[in-house]
Amino acid sequence: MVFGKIRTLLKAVIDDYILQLARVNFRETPEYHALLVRSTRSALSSAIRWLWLVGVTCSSFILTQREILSLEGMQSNGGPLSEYVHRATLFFLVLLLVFALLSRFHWAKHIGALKNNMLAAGFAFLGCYWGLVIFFMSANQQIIFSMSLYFILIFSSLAALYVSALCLYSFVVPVTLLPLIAKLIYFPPVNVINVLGVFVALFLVETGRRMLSHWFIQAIRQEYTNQTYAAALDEIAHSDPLTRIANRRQFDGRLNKLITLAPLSNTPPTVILIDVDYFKKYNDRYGHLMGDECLVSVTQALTRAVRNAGDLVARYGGEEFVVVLSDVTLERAQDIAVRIKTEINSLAIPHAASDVADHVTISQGIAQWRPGESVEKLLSRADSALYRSKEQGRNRFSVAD
Ligand SMILES: Nc1nc2c(ncn2[C@@H]2O[C@H](COP(=O)(O)OP(=O)(O)OP(=O)(O)O)[C@@H](O)[C@H]2O)c(=O)[nH]1
Repeated sequence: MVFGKIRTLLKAVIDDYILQLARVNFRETPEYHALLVRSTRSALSSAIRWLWLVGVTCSSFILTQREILSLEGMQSNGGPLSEYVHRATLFFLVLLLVFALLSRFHWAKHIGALKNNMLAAGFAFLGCYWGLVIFFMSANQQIIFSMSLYFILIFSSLAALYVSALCLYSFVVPVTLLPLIAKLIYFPPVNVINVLGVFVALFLVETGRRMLSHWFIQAIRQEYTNQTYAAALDEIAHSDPLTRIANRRQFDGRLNKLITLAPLSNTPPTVILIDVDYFKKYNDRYGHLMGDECLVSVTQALTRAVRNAGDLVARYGGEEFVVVLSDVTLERAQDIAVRIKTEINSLAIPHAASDVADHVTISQGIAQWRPGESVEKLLSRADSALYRSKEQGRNRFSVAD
């Protein structure tokens, strides 16, 4: 009854106080889970480095305390058991140092990438080793050392492994139970204070793990939210709100990049400037909303006609579009211009006010970059070619001189 109430009270403290922030309205998507898994892996890799340091420090401490005691002329509570601990610790320390020297910590990354149950098995093995060391030390009456070592180990493992309850308890359980069981078998009875101390430690480990993993999850959620916002802002900054294709900014960026890389490529970048014929008349005749719909349909036709992943269709402004072709000859660019014209004509969007046809048509100007040419010059040549198409009767393309 009393225990039940205490349990309920403790649960309320943990759930409502420590975990209250977890109750935020958050939608867990597959991308969020992927980020969580990646972050957990990277946290475990860092944890392994930290546990390596704990292992080296504790082993050095065990070895030095014996030396200091003998230097001061005091006897450590020796005997064969102490000798076993000394040798095992020396062996363990050498192993840790060799590991680090051989691979300069790259092993931590590889170990961190192992499956969770493999990692847990490794930590269980480590837990058994330290459990035995603690048992041998306490059997040698080094009670203070063994208890200190026990607390250092479980709280270090908490700080390192809180991201994975499985890994944490694979270490904490053997490190806790092994000395108690061994003591019960070889030197009964077990001291009640020891058992109580272990319970206190385990209680703190579990509450600490919940609190830390809560903050870890919160940090990952925050990171995911930031990434989502950043991607949304990037989308807004680089795309046209009406047609959803690249805007002028993205086009400028892509063209500049292609021109910078042009000396490394066999074929320089080519631009096709596209203008919807008599679009002012279209708007006047059918209204601005229909004009918007027309632009969206033209965009879809353009993206159907331009198929290479490296190419870009962008809204240049108003009823003007631009296509950047990254790796094509001038002849191939003209084939693509024919394809664009065919796609637009096959839309057959009625345009009763046009002087060219009974449907919406486009005019195009093609220009291929020349070594040393600026972006402005390239676009001005494409614009002149487009102007020529307009002059020669529209619904056609011209190639810049
Ligand atoms: N509906 C709509 N109209 C737009 C948009 N952006 C620009 N326009 C219109 O497009 C028209 C462009 O007109 P002009 O530059 O005279 O060109 P044009 O009528 O196509 O004539 P030519 O290019 O010589 O064939 C203007 O009436 C603009 O208002 C838009 O986002 N939506």
